[in-house]
Amino acid sequence: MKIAIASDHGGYSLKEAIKKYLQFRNIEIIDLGTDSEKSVDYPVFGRACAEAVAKGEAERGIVCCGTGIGISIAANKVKGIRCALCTDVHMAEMAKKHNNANILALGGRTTEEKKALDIIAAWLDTEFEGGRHQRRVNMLDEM
Ligand SMILES: O=C(CO)[C@H](O)[C@H](O)COP(=O)(O)O
Repeated sequence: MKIAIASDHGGYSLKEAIKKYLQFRNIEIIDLGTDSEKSVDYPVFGRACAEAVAKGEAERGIVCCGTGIGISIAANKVKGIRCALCTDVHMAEMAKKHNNANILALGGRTTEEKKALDIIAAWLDTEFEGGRHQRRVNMLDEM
């Protein structure tokens, strides 16, 4: 699996920790920036990650900003993207089971690192249930 990852300055430190975790799991990474804690604009990075996933350059994406809110809004503006901002493991499981979220958003200033990695593990290791949820996902993708 290949995962595209991007953040603004508020999510930079968490992004770097996530990269180490994904490497530990032998997951290929496309790092779309940012590359420091210097202030940048999250829409640029949310869009870059979303476009990489929408074009099939990566199967999934992870985006981080201070809260995860702004960068998830940006990612969800790209057609075909279902980006879920998750703050706990249960939300991450449901984001995959019911919504087949192809991008996960996390808050670098709101979710501590260990919890964020547990959330990522749940999202990676949970299967989409399909069935009625596929019908609803299809409706989302047509919007
Ligand atoms: O969380 C965010 C967007 O949802 C941003 O990371 C946050 O707004 C950046 O704030 P600042 O420019 O004050 O560092």
